[in-house]
Amino acid sequence: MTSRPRVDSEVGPLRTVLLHRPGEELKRLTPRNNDQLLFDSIPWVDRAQQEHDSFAEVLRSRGVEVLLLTEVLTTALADSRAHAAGIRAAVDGRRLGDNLADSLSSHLSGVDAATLAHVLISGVTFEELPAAEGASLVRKMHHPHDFAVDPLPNLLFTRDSSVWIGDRVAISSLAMPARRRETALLDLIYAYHPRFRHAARAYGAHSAPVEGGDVMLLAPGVLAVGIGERTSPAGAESLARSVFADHLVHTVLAVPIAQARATMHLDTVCTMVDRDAFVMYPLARDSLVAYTLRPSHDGSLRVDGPEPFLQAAAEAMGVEKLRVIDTGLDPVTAEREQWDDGNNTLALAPGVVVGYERNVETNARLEDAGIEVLAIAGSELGSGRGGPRCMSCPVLRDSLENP
Ligand SMILES: NC(=O)NCCC[C@H](N)C(=O)O
Repeated sequence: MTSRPRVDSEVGPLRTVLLHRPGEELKRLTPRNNDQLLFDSIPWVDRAQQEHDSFAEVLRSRGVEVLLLTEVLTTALADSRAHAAGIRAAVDGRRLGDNLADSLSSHLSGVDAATLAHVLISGVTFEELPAAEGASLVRKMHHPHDFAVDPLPNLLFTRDSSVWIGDRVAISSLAMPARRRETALLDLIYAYHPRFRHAARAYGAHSAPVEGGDVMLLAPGVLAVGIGERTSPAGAESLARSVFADHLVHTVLAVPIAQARATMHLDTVCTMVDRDAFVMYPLARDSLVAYTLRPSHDGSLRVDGPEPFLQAAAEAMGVEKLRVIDTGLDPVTAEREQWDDGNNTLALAPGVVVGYERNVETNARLEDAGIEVLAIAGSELGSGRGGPRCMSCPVLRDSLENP
């Protein structure tokens, strides 16, 4: 029997994870659209798939069950209600006009679950639309390569679109237009896949922006939420209210981060590598602060701080002192490796992480500090600016409290 999903820390032994093997959607990226679609260059897709297969294999070799998003989405879409909802979420009458929207919807309602999953992920260009009766101004005026349904190349970063907090799943409220439709797919998976059908929800996709890369379960009961380019103060506050109301955590640390592409999420500047240790961008070490949010007895929020992040985190976690492993000695190496996701590790257990092999200095420093680094290739995967933590959504971790 499979265990119910549950995650209450960053480093508890990882049992089940949701990944997305990149596919045709990456082939939609061109020099004209890559900025808008949030990629920094055009990935070599076959190599990206090989790198991703190796990543998944490393996880499996350590006993982690890997769920692949396309497969779980296809299973969910076998339910006719999910099938219909998936079409509704993808076909936008404001973009296509009523006639084209109707003909695309009716075409998609006749395709099988696997084909629909492919369409929902890879998108549809105007030239790929099924032939329809009569003239369409919309079809005539769009370039054949324009998207009638946008592709979702950032689905690769499953960390951001949903996050498990305790036994509840929060579907993120994604900030960037290029990613918003991802949540519709996650919503279908968690509502209709037999494995998740009974999962209770935390937060909600229609609330203020919160992205999973900003959400870190530092320890059971302690959540850190980065606030920057993607997660807004209102998002952090409403996530805090939601998790307090559900008694999922006792403390939320709201952590401001620079509003820049290089630091789009909290997990771009630090991730946990052990129960009491972070790998951290050196500039963040002394500058990160945190506001501490706790529930008051009257149901309102108490907000204290700001104080240094490491101090606030140690106190909330009940740890005397947190260990910090810098990413690189000199500022230039540190900056280069931060950009290449050196700080973005995925913990498989306390003291065991997956990291990109290219971050040589960072990985050496982690090893020196006694952390086992399972190095993976990511030259192509990294073109979307995300590392192993970004590319993984833990669904089940063993509790740290009862090893
Ligand atoms: N947690 C993360 O830092 N995720 C990386 C997301 C990269 C993606 N291209 C984005 O810009 O949203």
